[in-house]
Amino acid sequence: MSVDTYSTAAVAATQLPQVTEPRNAGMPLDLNWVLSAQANTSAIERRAASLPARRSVKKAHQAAWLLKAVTCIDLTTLSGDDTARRVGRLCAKARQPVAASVLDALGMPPITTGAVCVYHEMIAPAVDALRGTGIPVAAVSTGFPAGLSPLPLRIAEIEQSVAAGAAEIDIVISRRHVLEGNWQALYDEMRIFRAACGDAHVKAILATGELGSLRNVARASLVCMMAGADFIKTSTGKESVNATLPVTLVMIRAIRDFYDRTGYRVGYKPAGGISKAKDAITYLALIKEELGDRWLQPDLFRFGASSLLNDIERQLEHHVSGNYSAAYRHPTS
Ligand SMILES: O=C[C@H](O)COP(=O)(O)O
Repeated sequence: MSVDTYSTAAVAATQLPQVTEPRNAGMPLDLNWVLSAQANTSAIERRAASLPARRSVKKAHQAAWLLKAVTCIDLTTLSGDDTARRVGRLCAKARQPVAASVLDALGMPPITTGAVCVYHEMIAPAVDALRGTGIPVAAVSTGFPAGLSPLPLRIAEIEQSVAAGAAEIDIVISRRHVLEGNWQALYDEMRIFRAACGDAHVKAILATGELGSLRNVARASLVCMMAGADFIKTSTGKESVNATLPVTLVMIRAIRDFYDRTGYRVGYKPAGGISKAKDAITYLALIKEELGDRWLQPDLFRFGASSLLNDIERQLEHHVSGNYSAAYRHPTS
């Protein structure tokens, strides 16, 4: 892979004119397709292990890739002690994630993050703080993170979050349906959640760290897409293992497979534990190689992350000034 593929100009080429992607309408459950999905764990792990080592985005181009990453962040706070004030500060950060002086030095126009992601009770302050910006509010839902509350409550939670102004709903699937191979139940549940979302886009959180195998990840990805998921997302951030490169390979290859067979582009959101700028670049490179530039737009790719922005800001400041600032100078909220 030549370095030019990862040049600043290559990043600029990903700023395609924004076309409205037809929403994934889903399809009937195709069990033959689901059961034929396999995952060669050792090959996947080899490919994933080779990525960070051989990926060399040269210094001059790093800043452009990092700014691209910022535009794809679902800036997240999912803490029991969240308050309207904290969410207000987070939203201020989403509106201006990178200091104007840094953008000026890089010759870049203002940017925003892809979305702000919160619990239901924090939707109202987030919607208020983001009014007029075009930045969507995403809400985690359906008994996040375990997803074990009664189904009618999970459906009502989605409906209330949509009514409160969430434009994106991050639902958690029932892991037991995957672990028991009950693909029909997973499909039916996902269809119900998709319907409850109405016009809001639905991200299906697979909680891959709890699915037992990469093959299960591949199958669950397909089932959720067949049921109409707009995005598939790795993790809640609360599992003991969250986003990883092997899981990412499996999920984005399922996305590619689904696109090849149906023509629907489904988005991808790795989430949980992604906190370093260099890891963000590795993810973007993997998406570029496996899915192509179209998936490097915020309507098809997001990082679910609470602290990634801090490290990206530090790296950008270093790029511009030659000095690293203290992490405390870049509070997210
Ligand atoms: O969906 C987003 C995750 O909960 C964020 O996880 P993180 O706090 O490890 O970045």
